[in-house]
Amino acid sequence: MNKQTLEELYEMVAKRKATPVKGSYTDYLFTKGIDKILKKVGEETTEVIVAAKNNDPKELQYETADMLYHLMVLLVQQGVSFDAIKAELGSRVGQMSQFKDRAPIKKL
Ligand SMILES: N=c1c2ncn([C@@H]3O[C@H](COP(=O)(O)OP(=O)(O)OP(=O)(O)O)[C@@H](O)[C@H]3O)c2ncn1[C@@H]1O[C@H](COP(=O)(O)O)[C@@H](O)[C@H]1O
Repeated sequence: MNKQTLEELYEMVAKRKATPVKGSYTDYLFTKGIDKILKKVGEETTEVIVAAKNNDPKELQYETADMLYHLMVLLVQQGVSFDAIKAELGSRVGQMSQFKDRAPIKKL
């Protein structure tokens, strides 16, 4: 079975942005621009919620993959690197152990 990490997916999308492949879905999204990408992120996120509410693990798996793909397109379109996301997540490691009294995560 083929498995792909989120980082590999991000890199693939970034490659499509740097070297557009005419007729590809990723190029279609970049060509349409930010409003289309945001609409897709919103739609796919809603579909994740619906799948969870339906208690349908297969549907949830499928819709989560769709949502993550569109999120990677958004990050690339906005110029946010995958490394920046990893750094943000890394900065939070260990911060959550005391939920009640913890300091809020700092915004940028
Ligand atoms: N992971 C994905 C991926 N997940 C979802 N999708 C596309 O996301 C779309 C979601 O389906 P929808 O019905 O919501 O959308 P639609 O009706 O096709 O399109 P809209 O008119 O709504 O924009 C489908 O067209 C899927 O093909 C993806 N398209 C591409 N990838 C990855 O990107 C790679 C390159 O893709 P291309 O850029 O298309 O060559 C692929 O090999 C995959 O690894």
